[in-house]
Amino acid sequence: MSSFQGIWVPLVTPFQNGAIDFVALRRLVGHLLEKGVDGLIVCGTTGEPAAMSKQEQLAVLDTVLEQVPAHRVVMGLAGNNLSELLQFQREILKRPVAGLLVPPPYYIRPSQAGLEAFFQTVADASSVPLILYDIPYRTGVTFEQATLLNIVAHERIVAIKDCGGNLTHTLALLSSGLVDVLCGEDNQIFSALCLGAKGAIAASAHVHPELFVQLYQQIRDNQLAAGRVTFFQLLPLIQSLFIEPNPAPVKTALALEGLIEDELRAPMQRSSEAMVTRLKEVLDALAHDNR
Ligand SMILES: O=C(O)C1=N[C@H](C(=O)O)C[C@H](O)C1
Repeated sequence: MSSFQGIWVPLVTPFQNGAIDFVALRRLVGHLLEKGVDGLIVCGTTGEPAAMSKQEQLAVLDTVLEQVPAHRVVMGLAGNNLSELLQFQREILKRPVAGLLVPPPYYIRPSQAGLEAFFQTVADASSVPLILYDIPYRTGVTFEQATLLNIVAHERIVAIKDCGGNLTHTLALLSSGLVDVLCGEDNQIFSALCLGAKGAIAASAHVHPELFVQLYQQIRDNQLAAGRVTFFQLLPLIQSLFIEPNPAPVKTALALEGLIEDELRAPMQRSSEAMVTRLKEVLDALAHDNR
C-alpha cells in the first residue's frame, strides 16, 4: 500500500497580469490544508505546466514545499523528449517530494513496448515513488491492460491516477493488488472509492474541499448511505467544473471565493459568462445546503 491515500488536490497555478501570483498560491495552499486535504499535486494538468517554464514550475514547487510537509507533495513530470524529461526529473529530485505524477509521452504515440520502456526508464531513474497518470484524452496514448499491469509491476510505481475511462482496466488494476488506484475522473469518485480506490486526485476538490474529505472518510468508514448523500450534493459542482476545459471553471470558482484571480495562460481561456452564472448558482446552492 502506498502513502497516497485520500483526497489530493492538483493545484491550479494562480496568475496575475501574466506572472505567477505567489501570494495567492500561498493563500490557496493554506486554505486547502485547513480544510483537511491529504496532499497536493504541483504541476498536474490542472496547474497549467505546459504554459510554464521549468524554472516557473520549480518555483511553484519550492513555494509549496515551504508550507507543506514533503510527504504530502507530489510533482507532475510530463514530457515527450526523454532526455529533457530525465534532466528535469533530476532537478525535481533535489527537492524532498513524496512522489512524481508521470503521464505517458504525449503526441508521439509510442507502441506498447515503447510505453513499458518509457516507464521503466523513468522509474529506474527515480529515488521516489511514481504515480502513473493514465489520461488518454489528453495524451493520445491508450494503454492495453497487459501493458498497464506490466508497468505497475515495477516496485517504484506504486499508484495509478486513473482517468482512463475503462472500467475493465480499473477492475484489473484493483484486483491485481500491484498498485493503488487513485480516481482521476471526478464524477466517478464515489463508485471508484466503493470499488476500492485508495483516494482521488480531483481538480474539483479545490472547491468545498471539506466535502470531498468528508466523502472519502464516509466511504472509508463504510458509511455508504451518508457518502452517497455527500456525493450527490457535490455532483452538480463536479459536473459544472468540467463543462468548459479544466482548469478554467475551477479558477473561476476560486476567484468567486476570493482566493485567486480568474486568470489563465493562453491558449486556455477564462470561463464564459454563462459558466460564471452557473457556478454562482451552484456555489450558492452548496452554501445553502451546508448552512
Ligand atoms: O491535473 C490533474 O491532476 C487533473 N486533471 C484532470 C484533467 O486533466 O482535467 C482532472 C482531474 O480532476 C485532475
